[in-house]
Amino acid sequence: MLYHMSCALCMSSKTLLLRSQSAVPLFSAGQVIFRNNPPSASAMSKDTLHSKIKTAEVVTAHPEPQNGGALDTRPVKKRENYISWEEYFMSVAFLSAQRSKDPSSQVGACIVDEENKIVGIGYNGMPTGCSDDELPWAREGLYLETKYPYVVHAEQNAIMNRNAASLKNCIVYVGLFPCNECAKLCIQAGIKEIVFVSDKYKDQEVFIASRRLLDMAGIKYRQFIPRSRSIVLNFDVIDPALFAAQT
Ligand SMILES: Nc1ccn([C@H]2C[C@H](O)[C@@H](COP(=O)(O)O)O2)c(=O)n1
Repeated sequence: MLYHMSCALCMSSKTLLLRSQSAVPLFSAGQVIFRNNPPSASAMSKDTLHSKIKTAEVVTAHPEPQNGGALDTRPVKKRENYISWEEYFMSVAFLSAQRSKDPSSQVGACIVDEENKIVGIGYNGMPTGCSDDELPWAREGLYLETKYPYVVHAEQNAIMNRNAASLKNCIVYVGLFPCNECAKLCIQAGIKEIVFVSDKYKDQEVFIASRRLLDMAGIKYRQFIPRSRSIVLNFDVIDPALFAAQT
């Protein structure tokens, strides 16, 4: 069984499906599948990001011998459908976001240094030692009864969780465009670029302020355009026999 969540990760006991929009479940034993599903007309009009994604499909499985089992003397080539660095880092951010308790927006961030090494990961959540059962998760109402004054943003957690002495010239991969407070921290940390998936709050003042600060500080920001809507993590791929009894 697969759980489908918009802009989230679908998970069954064997499969994690990272996707930016619900789509047809895509997994089978022994296969790793990256796949794009053409957006429906209504989805396209609603979502400019998805309309930019090319319709493409990359499906590579362990190939069955095509020669009746005779010894295959062709040179073994390297695997070709591996994910790109950017897909990898953004997927780590999205996977991290799945730890978030925020009922409306689960945001993850992944900070990467100049050698493509991950130096910090975080997601939005309440501060350590502050109960996320007692603090509010509401979006609306009296300010002090909403989550906003309490929640630590994904970027803030990723910066605090860093395992490097400096974040100078690092890139942040994040699900949502940073707010002004996160922009300030990124600037002070020496981060050089922000790669985001959604800018859904771009007209709100804190995000306008954020762009103003980032522009002044010369920090680049750009939207991540995935080549596929979903990335499947199939726990079967490492050893199909592991789950054979369950299927
Ligand atoms: N760049 C961002 C933007 C927002 N967040 C967090 C803050 C909240 O927990 C949530 C947004 O909630 P919403 O207003 O959509 O209900 O996302 C973040 O971590 N990083």
